Amino acid sequence: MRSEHLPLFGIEQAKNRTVYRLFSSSIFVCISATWVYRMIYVPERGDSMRWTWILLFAAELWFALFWVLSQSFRWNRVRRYTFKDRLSHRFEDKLPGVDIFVCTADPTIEPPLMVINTVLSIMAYDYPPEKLSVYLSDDGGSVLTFYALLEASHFSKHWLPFCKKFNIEPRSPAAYFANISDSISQSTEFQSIKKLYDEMEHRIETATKFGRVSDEIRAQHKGFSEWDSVSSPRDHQTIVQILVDGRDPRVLDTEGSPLPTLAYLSREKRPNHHHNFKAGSMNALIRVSGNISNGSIILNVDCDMYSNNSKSVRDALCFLMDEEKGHEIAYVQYPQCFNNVTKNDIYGSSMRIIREVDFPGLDGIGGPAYVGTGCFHRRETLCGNKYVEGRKFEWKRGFVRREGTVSELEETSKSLADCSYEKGTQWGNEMGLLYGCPVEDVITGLSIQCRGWKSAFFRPERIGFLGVPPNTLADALVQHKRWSEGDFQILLSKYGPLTYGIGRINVALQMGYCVYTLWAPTSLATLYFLIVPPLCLLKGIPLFPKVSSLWFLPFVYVIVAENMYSLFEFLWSGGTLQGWWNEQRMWMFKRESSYLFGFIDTVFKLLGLSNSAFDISSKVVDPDVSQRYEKEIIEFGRSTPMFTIIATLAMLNLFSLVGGLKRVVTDVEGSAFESFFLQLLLSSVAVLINHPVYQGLFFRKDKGRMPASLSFKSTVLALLICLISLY
Ligand SMILES: O=c1ccn([C@@H]2O[C@H](COP(=O)(O)OP(=O)(O)O[C@H]3O[C@H](CO)[C@@H](O)[C@H](O)[C@H]3O)[C@@H](O)[C@H]2O)c(=O)[nH]1
Ligand SMILES: [Mn+2]
Repeated sequence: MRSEHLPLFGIEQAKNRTVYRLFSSSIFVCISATWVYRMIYVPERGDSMRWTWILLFAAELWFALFWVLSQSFRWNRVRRYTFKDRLSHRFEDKLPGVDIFVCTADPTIEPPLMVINTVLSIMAYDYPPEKLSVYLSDDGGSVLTFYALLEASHFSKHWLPFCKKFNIEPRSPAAYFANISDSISQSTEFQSIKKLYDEMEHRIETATKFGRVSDEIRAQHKGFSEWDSVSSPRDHQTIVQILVDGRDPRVLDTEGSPLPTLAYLSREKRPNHHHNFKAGSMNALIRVSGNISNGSIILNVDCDMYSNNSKSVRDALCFLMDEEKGHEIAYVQYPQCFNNVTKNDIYGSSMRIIREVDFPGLDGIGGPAYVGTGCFHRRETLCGNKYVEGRKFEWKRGFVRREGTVSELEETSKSLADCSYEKGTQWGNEMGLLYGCPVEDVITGLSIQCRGWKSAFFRPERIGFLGVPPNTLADALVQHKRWSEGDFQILLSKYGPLTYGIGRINVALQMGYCVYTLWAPTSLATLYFLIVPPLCLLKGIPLFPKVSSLWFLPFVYVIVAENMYSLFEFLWSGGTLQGWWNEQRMWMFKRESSYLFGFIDTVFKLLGLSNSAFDISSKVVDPDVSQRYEKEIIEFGRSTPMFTIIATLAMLNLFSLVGGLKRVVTDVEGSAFESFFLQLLLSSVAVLINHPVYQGLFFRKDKGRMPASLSFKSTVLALLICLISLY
C-alpha cells in the first residue's frame, strides 16, 4: 500500500461480544418469565390489591424496557485510535484553521483565573499558532473576566514558548504547577515562569476580591472603556475585543514565534430579549469567529475544561481529514473527564459507565451524542449542512486569512452578536445550536446525525480535557435535573429519536438516545418501587413469589445477575467496589429527586406554565465543604425539596423494614420470611444504601448535616404515610 492510502485512524471492536450476548439473552428470558408470573397471578377484579399489582407490573415493564434499550450500548462497543504521524506527513502544510470557543457566564462561580487557565491551555496546543484562534464568550459581561483575559494575553508570550521548549503537559499553568517533578522545578526558566504566573495570579485575585479593576489597569487597554456603558450583565451592548491579532507580524512570543489569535466577546444582552443561554452564546461565537478567522474546524469547551493533552487538535483531525472515511464524520467528541474526583466518587460525577460503555457503544452504532464540551465540529455541519453521499471536503485550500485592521474586524463583528441579528433567520432552528432545550448540545448533535452525518468518540491514552465536577450533592442533583429535563424534552420535540429519528438514524442509535431521553419518567417507576412494596411489607401484603416457589428463580436470577454484571462492568472500567455502591446510591437519589423534578418541570412547560432555565454549576468550593468532599462525606447542609424527598423515602423504608422484621420474628407459622423475602431484601438494600442519609439526619454534627428541621419534617412525613397506609 502506498503511504497516501494508509488510513489516519483505526477502529477496534470490543472482545467477548458473543459471551455478553448469550448472557443478556439469559437475562431477557428470565425477565419474560417474571411477566408471566405477574400476568398469571394478577388479583381478581374487585380485589383491593388489583391496581397495586398492575402498577407494580407496569413499573417492572418500564425497567425491562429500559434494560432492553440500554443493550444498544453493549451490542457493539468500539475503540478508536489515530495515526498522527501520517497526518503530519501528508497534511502538515494543509492543516485547516481551527477556532476554539470557551464559554463562561458568571465570574463568581466561574472564577476568571480558572477561565484563563483553560484559555492558556488551549492557546498552547501543539498546532501552527497562525492557524489557531481562541474566543472567549463571556455571558457574565464581566470586566474582571476581560481583565483576566488581557493578563493571559501577556502571559501567553512567555507561557507558550515554555510549554514548547520543555514539551510539558498539561498546559494549563495552574494544573501544571500543582503537579511538577522536582528536577524541572530547579531550573531558572521554571523559576521565572512560575514567578510571572504567581504575580499575574495575585493581580487577578486582587481585582476579583475587590470586584473591580483599578484605574491604572483600565489605562492599559482601550477595551475597558466599553464598560462605561454597561449597566448590568443582563443589559449591555455587544463587546468584541481582539487582544492578540495572530496575523500581525509584530505580535510574537518571547522566542519570536507567532501567537494564536485571542478575542473576547460578550454578546448584547437586553432584559426583554431571551438570550438562549449557552446555545445563544455559541451561535454568536460561530458568526463572530466566522468574520474574524473563519476556521473550518470548531472546538468548544466549557470554561472549566482545560486541555490536558496538547495533541488533541491533531488527533481530532485524523478523523476529520481521513481520505477514506473522514467526509462522513461531522464531529469528534472527547469524553468529559474531571480532575478532582475522589477515589470512590461519592456523587458518581466521573460518569464512568457513560464514558467506558455507553459512548463507546454509541460509537459502534452511528456515533456518540454531542455533550457540549471537548467536541470538534466542522463549521459547515454545525451550520446546518446535510450529508451528501460521496461529497468530500477540500483541504487543499487550507486556510485563508481575513483582511482588515483589528478595529475594522471588531466593528464588523459587533452587529453579528446583537440581539436583533437573529430575527427572521434560521439561527437556533436550522442553523447553529438549537434553541429552547436545556441540553442544547445533545439535541444539536442528534439533529446533525439526523441529517445523515456520523460522529466519532475518542478516548486517547492521555485524557484530552479535564473539568470541575459538581462537588456538593445539591449541585449534582440540580445538574441532573437540567439534563433529565432537557433530554426528556428532546423526546417530545421535533427531533424526537422515536419520531424524527425514524429512517434518519439507525434503530440501535434511536434506542441509545431513548435511554437518556427517558431518564425523567423513570423517576415514577423508581418512586413506586421505593414506596409501595415497603408499605405492603408493613401491612403484610406479599407482592413477589415465595422463596420455595419456582417463580422465585427468575426474579432472583435477574436481580443477582444484573447487579453482579453491573459491578463487574464498573470494576472493569477502573472503578472501586465502594465507588460502585456510591454510584447505586446516586442512581437512586437522582431518580427520586432530579428526574422527578425534571419530569414535573417538563409537564409544566408543556402546559405553558413555566420556562426552562439553565442553572449554571458552581466551580468553586468553600474550604469547609471541600474538606468533607475530600473525605467523601456527603454534603447536605440545606433544606431543599429534593433532600426532603430523599430523607422521607429513607425513613419510610426504615420503618417498613422494622415493621417487616417484626412480622417475621413474631410469625408463628414461619411462612412470613418466605413470602416477604424479596420485599425485605428491597427495603434492606434501601436502608443500607441510605446509611449516609440517616447519619446526616441524626448523627452528624458538622455543617454538612441535614438541618434539624428537615430531620423532623421527614420523620413525621414518613410516619404519616405509614399510618395512613395501615388504616
Ligand atoms: O447562559 C449561559 C449558561 C451557561 N454557559 C456556559 O455553559 C457551560 C456549561 O455550564 P455548566 O454550568 O458547567 O453546566 P454543566 O452541566 O456542567 O454542562 C454540561 O451540560 C450542558 C448542557 O446542559 C452543556 O452545555 C455543557 O457543555 C456540558 O458540559 C459553562 O462554561 C457556562 O459558562 C453560558 O455560556 N451561558
Ligand atoms: Mn460544568
